[in-house]
Amino acid sequence: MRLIEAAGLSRRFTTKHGVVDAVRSVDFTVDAGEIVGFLGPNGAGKTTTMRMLTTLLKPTSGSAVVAGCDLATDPVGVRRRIGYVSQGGGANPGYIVHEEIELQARLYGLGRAEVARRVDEVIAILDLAELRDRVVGTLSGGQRRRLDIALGLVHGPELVFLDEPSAGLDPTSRSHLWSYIRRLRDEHGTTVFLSTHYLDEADALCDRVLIMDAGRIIAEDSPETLKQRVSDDVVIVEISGDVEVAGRALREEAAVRDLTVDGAVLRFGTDRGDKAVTTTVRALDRADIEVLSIRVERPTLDDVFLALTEETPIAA
Ligand SMILES: Nc1ncnc2c1ncn2[C@@H]1O[C@H](COP(=O)(O)OP(=O)(O)OP(=O)(O)O)[C@@H](O)[C@H]1O
Repeated sequence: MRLIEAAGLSRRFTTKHGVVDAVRSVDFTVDAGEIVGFLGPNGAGKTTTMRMLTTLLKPTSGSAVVAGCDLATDPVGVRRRIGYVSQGGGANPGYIVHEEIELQARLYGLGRAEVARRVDEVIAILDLAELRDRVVGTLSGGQRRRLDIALGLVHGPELVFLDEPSAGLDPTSRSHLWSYIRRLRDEHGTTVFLSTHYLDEADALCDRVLIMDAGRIIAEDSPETLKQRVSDDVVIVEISGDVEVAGRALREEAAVRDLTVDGAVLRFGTDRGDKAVTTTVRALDRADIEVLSIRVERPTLDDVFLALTEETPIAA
């Protein structure tokens, strides 16, 4: 089932300095149960797209169906079915944690019993039980982010938009947050659409990423496929023995590309570095060459991002 279906979605801003085409005819879909990451340099149009999909901003043209409701004709239906956690979050620093969540639930028009049930549920999902009676303003950054997400989930949305969920968090809090987001999807079936500047976050968390640049989606695939598309795995092997002999033995292997030699270190590209380790060791063994060390360098999502976006001027 499709939870987002955007077609030709565009947004133009007209300012006194001129016209900015922030989002230019974007088409994409998100299926139920996916965690999809939205990446792109500053000013690419991610926030503008998210704001349109969450009904906070009207598209200039194009259309989208979000959680089964048409953005243009049923924005109230969209709002009821989605959660949106903005970058700053919306929690009131002077409130007690559980009161803030209850208030949010009441704002969605839930009845008394439903409010109590949902508050307990989101407190459990985001591990907030120990913080239940704390004043919001005293929470740490990571705890506060968990509360922000709880507020976005209290009405039980099937789709949640998270705008840079782990911005400003330390590595431990980020990795904890990732496990909460995974749990949301794995145990509660919530579909997650998140924007992030952390490529390791997209890699660790997302089934699929959309890369946006200058208002357009320039790539869309699983992190794994994008990495394979942008560059080979690189195998680096250090040997003891004759490098000429070693080089010849490796060149005979079909999967070895662009072999270079530097002292006793040979380096080559290949599709599947993990498989190449065994074939390399075997080939060198047959040639009576001792392998001192072997490692594989895999392209990262940073390599993908830079390769795809560096040629476009950043409109920050
Ligand atoms: N209200 C507005 N009025 C005029 N221009 C705007 C407005 N909102 C956004 N823009 C412009 O639209 C472009 C896209 O901005 P947007 O905030 O969507 O990018 P982004 O990808 O979310 O960037 P970041 O990663 O920095 O948050 C930018 O050039 C920005 O200056």
